[in-house]
Amino acid sequence: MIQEYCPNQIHALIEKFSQKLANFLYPYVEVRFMEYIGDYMRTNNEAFRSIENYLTSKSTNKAKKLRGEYVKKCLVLKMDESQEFHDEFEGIKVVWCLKKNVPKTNHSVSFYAADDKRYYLLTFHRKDRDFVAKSYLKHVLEEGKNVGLSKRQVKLYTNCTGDNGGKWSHVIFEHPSSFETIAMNSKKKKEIVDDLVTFSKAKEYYAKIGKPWKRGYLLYGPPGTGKSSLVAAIANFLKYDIYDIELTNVKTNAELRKLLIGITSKSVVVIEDIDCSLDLTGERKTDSGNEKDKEEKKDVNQASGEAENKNKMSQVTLSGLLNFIDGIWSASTGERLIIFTTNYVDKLDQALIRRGRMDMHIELSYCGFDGFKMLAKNYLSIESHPLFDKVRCLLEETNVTPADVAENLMPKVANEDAEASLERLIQALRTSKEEAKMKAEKEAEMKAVNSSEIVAEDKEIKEKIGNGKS
Ligand SMILES: Nc1ncnc2c1ncn2[C@@H]1O[C@H](COP(=O)(O)OP(=O)(O)OP(=O)(O)O)[C@@H](O)[C@H]1O
Ligand SMILES: [Mg+2]
Repeated sequence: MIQEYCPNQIHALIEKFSQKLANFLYPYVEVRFMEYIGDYMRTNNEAFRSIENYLTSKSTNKAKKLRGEYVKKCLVLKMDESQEFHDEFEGIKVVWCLKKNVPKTNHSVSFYAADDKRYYLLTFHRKDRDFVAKSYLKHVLEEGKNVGLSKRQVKLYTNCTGDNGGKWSHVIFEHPSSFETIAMNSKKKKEIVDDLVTFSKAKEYYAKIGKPWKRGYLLYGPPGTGKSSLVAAIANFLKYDIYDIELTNVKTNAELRKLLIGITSKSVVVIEDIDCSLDLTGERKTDSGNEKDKEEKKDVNQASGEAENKNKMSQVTLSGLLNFIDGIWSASTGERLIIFTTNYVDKLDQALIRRGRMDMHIELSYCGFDGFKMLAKNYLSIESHPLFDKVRCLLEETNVTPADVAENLMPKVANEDAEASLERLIQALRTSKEEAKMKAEKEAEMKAVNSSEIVAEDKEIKEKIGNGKS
């Protein structure tokens, strides 16, 4: 009505006056921190999590309505909905409240849980606006982040299938692997730990050199050498969440990008057995028509026939994956490790694993004496034993995986002593050595037969040529 009947100047005056009146009657400013950001590609709002941590640490003694949750097997009391919490910082008073947007229609079915529209509402006097924006919120976010780090529970995410493709589901990650339990060359282990520590503290450095804050690791080696265990140890060490992508369940490059947007910072993105996941070299090989390579690829994939069937449903291409690793979208989340594991490093496209994309190539190999000592310490609680020398000699003469060594060291009956386990291991190493010797002899024999056949054929051809001449 005002707009219709009043001239513009009067309209502006009325608006100014009503604003002043509202400010006079309600001199407070309200700020909302939503739990998720965005409608289509919804992502976790890290500010919400930090505020939640901050308030949880502060409000349990004061708030009257609390909510109990298990975190790391401990009961944690959190502020419940509609419960107000009055905070004071350097003489400034503010009020926090956890609220929820109730959907207008009851029948709308959402994929997200019922509390997907939650938000924290911060209310403070407008005279404190500058102080709250510049100092108080900085203090809350920093403290909340620190609390979060100290009680952080590592989560294991995997990509959903079917209609929920492009979304993640998760469980609490409770793998006990750590750098203390991983058997590998101690020098190599130290190198990895140093690299991880340097990476996790290098935010400013990455910003300075203009690179997204991420790092790629390629873990390769025979089955049972500890690739998956190392991934778990890395996640536990850094307290980063694991995002384990099953590429064969991702239908398109767009779906892969959607998954990428859903990954939070402080995460380890893992693609296990990358060589079996998809025919990622397909595009290039079709161009060159390299049939031999295709055959070899087939051999590798035979081990996972099921995966091959799924591949047909997946249209993720090598370029889609390369974009996932370091395209423009990949910079949208914070610190992140990307880890590929494979048994067949030679089969991978060089573009996928070149330095800069996979910065560190880590070979996990057969068990050496160093690795054995670590396993003996973990499995048998011993650091030396008269039988160690025998084990050392045998390990130098034969190739066995840490998984095989670990299996032999595991007690088979209750109260079995260390000596019995070591004897069993020695026996297994001898058998493996014998088998390797027999295999080598057989191969040599086959080679000799083949070469004698070739010599006989050569001789026959020469004789024929000689007869022809005469
Ligand atoms: N280096 C290692 N240190 C300690 N334990 C190991 C190591 N390697 C293997 N193991 C033991 O063997 C089991 C299998 O190891 P893991 O799954 O990590 O091997 P992998 O290299 O991922 O094998 P694959 O290539 O078949 O996936 C683990 O549960 C662990 O107990
Ligand atoms: Mg594995």
